[in-house]
Amino acid sequence: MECNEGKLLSCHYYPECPEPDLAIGITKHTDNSFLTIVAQDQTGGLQVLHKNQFWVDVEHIPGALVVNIGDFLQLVSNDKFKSNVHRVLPSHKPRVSAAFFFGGRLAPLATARLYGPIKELTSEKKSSQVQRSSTG
Ligand SMILES: O=C(O)CCC(=O)C(=O)O
Ligand SMILES: [Fe+2]
Repeated sequence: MECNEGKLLSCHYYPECPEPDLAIGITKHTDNSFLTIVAQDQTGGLQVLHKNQFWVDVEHIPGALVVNIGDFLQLVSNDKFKSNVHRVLPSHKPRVSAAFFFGGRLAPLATARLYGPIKELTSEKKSSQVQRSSTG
């Protein structure tokens, strides 16, 4: 389903910030990928929103990579896997990270494909809910 055809490596450099309390590194967002793999240095600052209530630090573990579920996986899994909201806080120390996005094929709008939940991952209960809501 072309979920690894659009690949993008995004390398981030966050300069040291004299007043981290007054700034933001990357504002809260979800990734529009299928999966994102992130390598971060030991500075810290990456946070994930837990239960839509509070931010949890994603600590640096030497040799470990962070894997984020993206919007595309949420869509095709019919919400079984949730795209996580995350952000990056600035720090007094500079920070480096590399995010590798796996997404669908990049195509001009006219030739772009429409995607929806994979039938095999759609439970009967859930599809009947969808049916009910679509018929009002
Ligand atoms: O710098 C990070 O750790 C995360 C970057 C990020 O969330 C993104 O590029 O979408
Ligand atoms: Fe992100």
